[in-house]
Amino acid sequence: MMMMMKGDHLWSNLGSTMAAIMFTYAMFRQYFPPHIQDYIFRYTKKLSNLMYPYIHVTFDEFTGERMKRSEAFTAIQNYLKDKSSAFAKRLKADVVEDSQSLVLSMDYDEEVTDVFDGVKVWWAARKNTPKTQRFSFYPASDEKRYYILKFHKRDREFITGTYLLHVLKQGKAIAADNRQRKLYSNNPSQSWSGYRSTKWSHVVFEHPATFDTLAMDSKKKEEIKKDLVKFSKGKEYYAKIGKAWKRGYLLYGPPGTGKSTMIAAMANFLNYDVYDLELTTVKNNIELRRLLIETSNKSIIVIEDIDCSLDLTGQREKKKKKDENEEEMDPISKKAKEEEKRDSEVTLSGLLNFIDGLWSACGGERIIVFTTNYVEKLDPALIRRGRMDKHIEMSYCRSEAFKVLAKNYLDIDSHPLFGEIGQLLEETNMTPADVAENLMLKSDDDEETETCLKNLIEALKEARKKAEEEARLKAEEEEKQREKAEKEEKEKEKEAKEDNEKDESVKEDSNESKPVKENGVIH
Ligand SMILES: Nc1ncnc2c1ncn2[C@@H]1O[C@H](COP(=O)(O)OP(=O)(O)OP(=O)(O)O)[C@@H](O)[C@H]1O
Ligand SMILES: [Mg+2]
Repeated sequence: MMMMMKGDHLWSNLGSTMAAIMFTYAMFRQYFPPHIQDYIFRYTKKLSNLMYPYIHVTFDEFTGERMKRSEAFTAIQNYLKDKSSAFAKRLKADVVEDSQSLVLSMDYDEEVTDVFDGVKVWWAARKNTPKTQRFSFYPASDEKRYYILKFHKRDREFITGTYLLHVLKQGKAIAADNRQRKLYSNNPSQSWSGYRSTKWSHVVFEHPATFDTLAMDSKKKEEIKKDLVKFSKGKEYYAKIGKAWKRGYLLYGPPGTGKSTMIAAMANFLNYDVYDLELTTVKNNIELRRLLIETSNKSIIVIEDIDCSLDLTGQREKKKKKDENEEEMDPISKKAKEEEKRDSEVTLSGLLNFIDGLWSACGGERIIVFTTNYVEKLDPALIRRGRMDKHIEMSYCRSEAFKVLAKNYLDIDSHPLFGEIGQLLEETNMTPADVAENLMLKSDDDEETETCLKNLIEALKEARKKAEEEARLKAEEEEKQREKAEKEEKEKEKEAKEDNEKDESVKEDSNESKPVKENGVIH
């Protein structure tokens, strides 16, 4: 492909011809009545169309009723990046999001030409600034940026078919190569209005966790990696089986076992963005749906601590009963209760729709991850297979996981103390977070490594002692409860027996005093 600069003779000649036509038309307006002017205007336009054989296509930055950022605009921007920095005369420089490097792109009103398969096209960057000046904290927010593509009308079919597809594909590939992944979090809906407002804010995602640094059973780890690869390459497969291209993971386990770390490792492994959805700030199901629509492909949508996020657990029935009591409340408390409820009205069915409703299939390649510390508290409907395709238990650190942590933190593969530590870890429940805490080196000293391991052994022994003590206390408490229950049972039995005996004696007494009728004579 060959690139050339603007300044074609033909192009500038046509420009002057157009200006001449416009001037003549202005003259005619002065001397001819309106119906003649109309007639002349129509024919001048036809004539200029005949003389101007180029077609213009505009690509706006924001499109649609919702003013979504156009994918085509972004792809074109990426496609033109290299060409602009090599050929445009006026460039503008932007700092990319990591604040480390400068990116050059063509300035507004600048043009570059592109030749593809022998066909020449012209690209121009433009912006419209509204004429009415109004005060705004964000002065640039009303600017409308767009690209214009110009090509000869004889190439129409080639451009609209082959060339534009090539630009979009190339632009997306360039974006994927230079892509900085993002961590999005949802904005409260009060800030959703206005031109170019966004429902999600983002920062650059730079979490260092990978599957290599994740401490867990290696078989389990490989299985998850395989599952992720299968998913990311599964476009055709999902289309074939007629399912939306998405997958649900449920990560459960005690705090500090690596659920959030696992999500970061997944995102790094697949090169996906992360959408951290804070459900408690989502007011209702409609807002939830809008948020999902705004997420992009190749992303992981995360809802952490799903059990705490909302009343989505198996407690709904109880809640219903409680709500029925509201009927009896006085009007002021009822209103206060309603206000409280309005804070978040996302329901379980709203969330299920979010996961596998019809519209969840708009766009693909999305992974949905829920995390919880209490899997047993969740409503079975939320986590049934097919909805949450894979349930992954993140558990306490055992000897294999410890080796990964030792490699990460101390840079060692083996040590004479590993045996003892492994043994203790099998007998004690300690989270990887707590183990890692003990492996933090305070200096680069070689002896420091041994000190760390010894400290860990002490901590493990301490934890084991504590656990044994807790188990003993628990057993004692249970024994006490059992004895108490037994005593109560015995007392109940005794009382029942006494009551029975009393009843019997009352019956006997009443039988004795009852008059007996014999041969019609009452004795
Ligand atoms: N399996 C693990 N592998 C490597 N590091 C881990 C692992 N688990 C925990 N850690 C370390 O402990 C810290 C806390 O872990 P993380 O936040 O992933 O736990 P979590 O399970 O998400 O906890 P919570 O339930 O409280 O959200 C991490 O920063 C990480 O350094
Ligand atoms: Mg977490």
